Amino acid sequence: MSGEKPPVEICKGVNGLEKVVLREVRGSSAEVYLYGGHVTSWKNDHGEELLFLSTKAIFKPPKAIRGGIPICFPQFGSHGNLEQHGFARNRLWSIDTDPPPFPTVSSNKAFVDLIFKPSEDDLKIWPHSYEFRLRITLGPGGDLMLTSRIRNTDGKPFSFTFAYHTYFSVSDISEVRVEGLETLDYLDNLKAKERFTEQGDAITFESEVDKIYLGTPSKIAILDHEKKRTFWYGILGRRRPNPWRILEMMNTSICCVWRLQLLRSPSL
Ligand SMILES: O=P(O)(O)OC[C@H]1O[C@@H](O)[C@H](O)[C@@H](O)[C@@H]1O
Repeated sequence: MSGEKPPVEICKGVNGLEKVVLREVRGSSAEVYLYGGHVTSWKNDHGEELLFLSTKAIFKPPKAIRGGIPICFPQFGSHGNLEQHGFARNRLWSIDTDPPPFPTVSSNKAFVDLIFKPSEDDLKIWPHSYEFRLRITLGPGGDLMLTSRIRNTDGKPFSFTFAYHTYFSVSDISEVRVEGLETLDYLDNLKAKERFTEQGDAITFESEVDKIYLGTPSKIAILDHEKKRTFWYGILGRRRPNPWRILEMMNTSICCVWRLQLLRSPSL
């Protein structure tokens, strides 16, 4: 249809930084900055923003963008010698014009392939050769899917930690419940990473919470009572990276796919 916006558009965002806008026919959209390979916006078909982005977010390299979905690589948190959450979130990624084929054929049009390769300076602080490919897809139902494919390029194995550090937009935090983490062990960042066990109830928030759950399930639900909205946050496929588990790479590539799905819950 003439006048219809394209499913993928490359344009300038804040401070002239390049961004890719993905649009689905029913009206949902997502925005991805090449700086950090960072998703900064994900809107449903009513145009409502689903991700939190700080009003203080500085879109200025070398600072990482605060909010959205930062990519933490090759280190999650402070679990290593690198800067907090690694350096991939404050490097300029490129559009990957020749991604290797995906095992599953998808008819989605609203996707973009990005690639990050270490520079000479990056190799000095983390001496491993690799390519990090990231596909970001906006599905027909407005769900957002991130697929990361990391491959060593010199045949030498290395270890890394990784996370999609997703910031969901919620109404009042006291109205939010997280299901799927009950009974798990966690490290409490507010108590010098001491290990505790959840006592079996859905997670609710009365004060600051900063925990790393161990052995997490492949799917959790974030229920926002006030907005009558549920996010399903989960991983597809066989591999289940856990932020805490060190993934070993041997002459091969590792792939993980996370899906963020929004469900309206009339029963709430
Ligand atoms: O401030 P940063 O580096 O973006 O990290 C954000 C948060 O990342 C989390 O993983 C940490 O547990 C928090 O302590 C931290 O505040």
